Amino acid sequence: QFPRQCATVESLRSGMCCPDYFPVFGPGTDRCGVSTGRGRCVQVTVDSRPHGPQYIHDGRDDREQWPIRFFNQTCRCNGNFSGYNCGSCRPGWSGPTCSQQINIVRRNLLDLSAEERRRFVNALHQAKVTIHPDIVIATRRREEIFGPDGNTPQFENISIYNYFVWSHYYSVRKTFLGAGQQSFGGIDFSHEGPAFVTWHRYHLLQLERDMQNMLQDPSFGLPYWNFATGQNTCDICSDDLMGARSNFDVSLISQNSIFSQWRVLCENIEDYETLGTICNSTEGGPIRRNPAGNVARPMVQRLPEPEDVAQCLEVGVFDTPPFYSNSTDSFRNTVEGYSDPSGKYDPAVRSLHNLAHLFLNGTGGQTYLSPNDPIFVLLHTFTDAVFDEWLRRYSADISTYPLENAPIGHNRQYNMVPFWPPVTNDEMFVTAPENLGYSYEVEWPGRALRVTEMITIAIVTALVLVAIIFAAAACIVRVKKNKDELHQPLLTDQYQHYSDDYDGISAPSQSVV
Ligand SMILES: O=C1C=c2cc(C(=O)O)[nH]c2=CC1=O
Repeated sequence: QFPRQCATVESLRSGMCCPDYFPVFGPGTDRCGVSTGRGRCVQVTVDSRPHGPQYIHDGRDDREQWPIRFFNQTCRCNGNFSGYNCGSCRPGWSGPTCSQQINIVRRNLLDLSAEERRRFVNALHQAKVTIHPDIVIATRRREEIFGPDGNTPQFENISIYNYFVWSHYYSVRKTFLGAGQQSFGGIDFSHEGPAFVTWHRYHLLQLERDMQNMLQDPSFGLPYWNFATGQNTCDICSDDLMGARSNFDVSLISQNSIFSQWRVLCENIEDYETLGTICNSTEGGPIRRNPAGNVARPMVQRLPEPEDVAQCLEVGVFDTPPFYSNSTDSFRNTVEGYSDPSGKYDPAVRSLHNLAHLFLNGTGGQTYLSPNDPIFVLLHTFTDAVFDEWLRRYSADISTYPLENAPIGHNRQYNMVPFWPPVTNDEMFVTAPENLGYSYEVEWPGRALRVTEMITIAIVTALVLVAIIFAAAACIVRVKKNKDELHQPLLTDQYQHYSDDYDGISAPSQSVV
């Protein structure tokens, strides 16, 4: 959430988070790389447009008008420079002056070779155990951020992968209303609204970037899981990929997989909600996963069909009022999975992204925990691929992305919680290959025909066939007629009459051909 340099009493009291890039003349002399023209320290811009009616406790949550409760000054970087101190490049650019364009290819996990699979699994594990070099997390609400003695900022180090988990938890946590009061759950900065696709896109970009830096491999790309198989098995749950099922406990991962050793972050949700604390970097129990094993909900025992993706991509409007999980004819609500694949809202339905989560039936199916299961990464890259295809097909038409009255955090210009430096939803509403430096190697399923379309095609085909038959019959009649004429005897009636009259002296006046 915040750069380590800003997790200090001075920084928090001043509200300024503009770390140096290369401070040759001492601390504070190169804020945002100003001396080399990389950027400068500016006032944070926040979205102050009204939000929707779902959130009713304005003034009670640190995430309102993010990130103003913590900092009101940040770096604004020039050109292709980016990052908390303008020391890195915008997505899609690399090199010392950020002038080289790059394209990262995100591939189907099942298309990776044995060696590529091994490298990817190892890279995830390395991210799980490597402390994030730049970022620390707040473990208390703003009210208590200076600690019991008022002088000890409550921040912790966290690993690269656990930061990915924590960011998701922080974006969905309930609003604490005070000891003895129920925390308020009608708030979610990353789901059930238009920011669902933009928030998760940035979330993945950040992990991909952190892993590229960790691996020192700028070409590293996150693969995807095409979960739209229509099957009741998990095709990536093998020991060379995300881990097979344990032989000893149906809801655990096989010990042959490194993921059986992973421990889960943010498990103690009841403590956070009753005590008003925040998840910290302490890990708990193992990942639980029991694909297709939810016997109480047969609807989530099978993955989405390929046809569902094709249908979802036919929904041409990005989002519709009330821009929430009950929106109908909304591409966003369809890919998120609260509507049926054709776009019709149905409270009983779970499809696409939601269905894939619920299918996992364990850690990956609970919103505050789900990224702890590494399948989350792959499930969301595929969801992002669908979003990118939608952007391509409909020329990134942002006209139905609301500027105001979306659920809190989901307005078009809201800074996505809890990312730093501030980044708005609309910055992610762009086609990835041209603007964000990555693309998906994917083939989209064609849409099966609807009954009305099949009937229309049958009628047109029948009419065409009838027309062809008529034309052929007419042709045959004409040919036959011509043939009959050709086979007429050379001596016609006329000739015969003539010859009858012929006296053998005078020449015939006409020849008959
Ligand atoms: O992690 C998630 C788990 C989810 C479960 C549902 C649901 O529809 O019940 N939706 C989810 C989204 C998640 O991100």
